[in-house]
Amino acid sequence: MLPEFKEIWQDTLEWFPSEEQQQQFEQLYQGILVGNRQCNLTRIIEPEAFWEKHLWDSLRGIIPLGLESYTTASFLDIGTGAGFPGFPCAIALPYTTVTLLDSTGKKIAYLNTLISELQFSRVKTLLGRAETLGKQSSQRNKYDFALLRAVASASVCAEYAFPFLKVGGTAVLYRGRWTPEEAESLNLTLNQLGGYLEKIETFITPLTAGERNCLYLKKTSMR
Ligand SMILES: C[S@@+](CC[C@H](N)C(=O)[O-])C[C@H]1O[C@@H](n2cnc3c(N)ncnc32)[C@H](O)[C@@H]1O
Repeated sequence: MLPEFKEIWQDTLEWFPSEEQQQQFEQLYQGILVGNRQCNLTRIIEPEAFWEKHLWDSLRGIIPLGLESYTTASFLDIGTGAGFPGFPCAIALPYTTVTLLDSTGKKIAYLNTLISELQFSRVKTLLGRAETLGKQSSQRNKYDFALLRAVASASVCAEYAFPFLKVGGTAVLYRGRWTPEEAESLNLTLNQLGGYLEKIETFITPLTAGERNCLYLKKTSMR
């Protein structure tokens, strides 16, 4: 699946997966195809769409974090669905720990199967609703980064993410179009939560030219 996209990976991500990582992406893809026959994991299963919307998009969102490949940071993917953006991040950053959180039991059950098949001991799962799990003391102030794609409005995503983050941690919100109205509501929420919008990265997806906006929210205090 990957070789024909080599130039795009290099031009747009300034990164290219090793042989081992390419194999892991391929195993992830095959595993998701199998999982889709058992439960409704994702509608994005055509190879090109999978590559662009699941792999490329997941990775494009973490590039502005400026992480070194050997980072040991902890990631929480809230509302992970079929494992995105968390799974590709775990493959690209091989020393991180990544927790995939979702409220749907069937999805988490299949992700557990996939994790053991791919022997990804650094990837864990959490079953439950973000707003409930975020109140548990074992989960609070724990993660360096939270990733949220296609889960809820930006303000609600911030409310979900902040309890889990360490002070100084960052929530990455993967969004499509971004409007001034959303920005206003998000800023009000961030004032209450103890954080701020550090930056917005706008980019165009390489195959279908879709607009993406990734928001980087910094947690500055424990509330
Ligand atoms: C549209 S899917 C997006 C999946 C994935 N992030 C992606 O972009 O492909 C939304 C997922 O979020 C989960 N979800 C929605 N609200 C949630 C909540 N409050 N807590 C945990 N998971 C939630 C749903 O079960 C679903 O799997």
